[in-house]
Amino acid sequence: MKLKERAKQALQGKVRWHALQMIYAVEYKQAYANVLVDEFLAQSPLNEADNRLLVQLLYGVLQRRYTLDFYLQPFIAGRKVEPWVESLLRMSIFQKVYLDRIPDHAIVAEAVDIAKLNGHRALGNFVNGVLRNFFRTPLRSLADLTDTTERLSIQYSIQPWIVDALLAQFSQAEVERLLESLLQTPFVSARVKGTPADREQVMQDLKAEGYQVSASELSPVGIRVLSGNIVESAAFSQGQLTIQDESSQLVAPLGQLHGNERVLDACSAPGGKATHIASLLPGGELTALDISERKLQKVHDNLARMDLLDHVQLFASDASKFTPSKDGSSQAFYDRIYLDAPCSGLGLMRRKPDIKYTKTPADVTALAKVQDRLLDHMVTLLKPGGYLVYSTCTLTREENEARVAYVLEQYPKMEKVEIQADEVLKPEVLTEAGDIRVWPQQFGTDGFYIARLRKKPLEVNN
Ligand SMILES: C[S@@+](CC[C@H](N)C(=O)[O-])C[C@H]1O[C@@H](n2cnc3c(N)ncnc32)[C@H](O)[C@@H]1O
Repeated sequence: MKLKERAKQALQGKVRWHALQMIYAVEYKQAYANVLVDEFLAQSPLNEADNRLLVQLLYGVLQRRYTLDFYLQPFIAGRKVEPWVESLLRMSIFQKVYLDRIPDHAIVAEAVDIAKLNGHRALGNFVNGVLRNFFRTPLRSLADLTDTTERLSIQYSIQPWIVDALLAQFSQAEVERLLESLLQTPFVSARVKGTPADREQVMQDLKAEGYQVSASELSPVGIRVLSGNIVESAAFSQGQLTIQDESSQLVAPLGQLHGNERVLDACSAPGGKATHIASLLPGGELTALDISERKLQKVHDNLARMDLLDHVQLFASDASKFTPSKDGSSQAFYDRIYLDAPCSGLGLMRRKPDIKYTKTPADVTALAKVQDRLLDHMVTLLKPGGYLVYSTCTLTREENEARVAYVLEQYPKMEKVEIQADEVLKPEVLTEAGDIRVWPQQFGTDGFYIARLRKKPLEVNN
């Protein structure tokens, strides 16, 4: 999108202009919505109400891309439309279809203004024509789509293969509940360093600072942020809390840490779980790896901010080849290993809507191979009697239960240690197999999978 200087000046205070630039960047330039929002809100020229509208427009349009295109298509068929103008039209009809209280004439006037200022007069006329035509025509009906997968794909804006992968695991009604929940505006969650009692104190301090927060139902140290940019709070800068999804906060305590173990966090960036694990290890040591040096810096920064660096070692390394010993040999070394594996991220589709349109079945197959190579190596690094906690933020069986089945089949010395009901606040997250599956529609969090395995103690093998 070419940003014209006069457009930049004239549109500086306009929420829709800022929203459009972000929508376009995510739709056509591989930008990440959550990153753009965080950067924008940190120095927003808009007031609080417009900031909220901006987030609503950004996520609403990105989350409903297929539906908006289905509605828009008859009005632009056969016309060559520039990508940024497509984003502008999607954003405009989103306001008409999904937001009340915005009058048609205001939607048209703002869109035409942007089209003229960032394009030219004729483009303004084109946008004006398309929108006026759209507004006086009844909305196209989704009921005409008779194929279930196709209808769900367009109604909930998600690739058909993901719909099918979910239909293979759930009833259609449950799949629709899940997909509907992905259309909500995501919220931010944070984890307090310390105990549930510390959480109470931090929540009181945040409320005194003007933040609206509530206690997580899922995590005893989790906080849900209802309004305000928590990163600017005193508690955040003092290292009393960190941003982390509530379901991801379940992982660290499942390693049954007593506080003095030698622990490996094999894929640790940006450090949500590493900071949690380190806070549970006052007398132990944590080795945190990530293949990306740049991302590992974030782990370092998060540990430093939370004053947790002293018993942590960081290495930029491919975890599937990492050797802790000086002679380079792989040996059983760790009491606990956390493998929060690289995955297709389908549990994050609410927060990162681009995942709904870009991930492919081939990605899942390729990632499952990577996960196996990482698991193979983790088995060699784990001490007899030690625990391996495997987790992902995705929803496919292939990257979750099937990987655990692979380990159990391949390595008879590994066994499953089922997660018990008294280890979680909400027993409905437990599966029959003793794993955790948090689905995005259950608590409005990210979707998550966690399984716990153990290398059998030596005496069992004798
Ligand atoms: C799901 S994220 C980890 C999130 C992290 N555990 C947290 O709680 O913040 C997966 C991470 O694995 C890293 N990664 C991918 N392949 C890897 C490999 N072979 N060895 C080590 N890290 C790897 C990625 O760079 C990414 O940061």
